[in-house]
Amino acid sequence: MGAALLEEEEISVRMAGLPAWVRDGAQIRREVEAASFLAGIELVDRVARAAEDADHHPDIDIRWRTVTFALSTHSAGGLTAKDFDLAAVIDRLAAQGEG
Ligand SMILES: C[C@H](O)[C@H](O)[C@H]1CNC2=NC(N)=NC(=O)C2=N1
Repeated sequence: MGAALLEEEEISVRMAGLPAWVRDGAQIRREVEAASFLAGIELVDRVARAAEDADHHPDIDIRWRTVTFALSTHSAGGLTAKDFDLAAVIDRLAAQGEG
């Protein structure tokens, strides 16, 4: 059984807990500016491993040292808890790469 689509109110509550993310219809999105191109690639590598563990995979756009992650549950046709859970993991990994 797949993850259930979240109600709008639940999405609002979860967005409030993820200030780096923006809502874009059926997906949520966050940009990370890494210290360098290679630091961005290393972040993508860590996120890829977390995504495999979760069996949930972000769309990833890499432009020099700006990496954009977008999350949506394609099988459900919108946002589910899986998206917000992985967003929190991405935030943690992005913060590890800072400073
Ligand atoms: C079978 C497997 O669980 C599905 O194909 C998963 C894999 N990763 C996925 N990732 C995302 N973002 N959405 C999905 O619906 C999805 N489905």
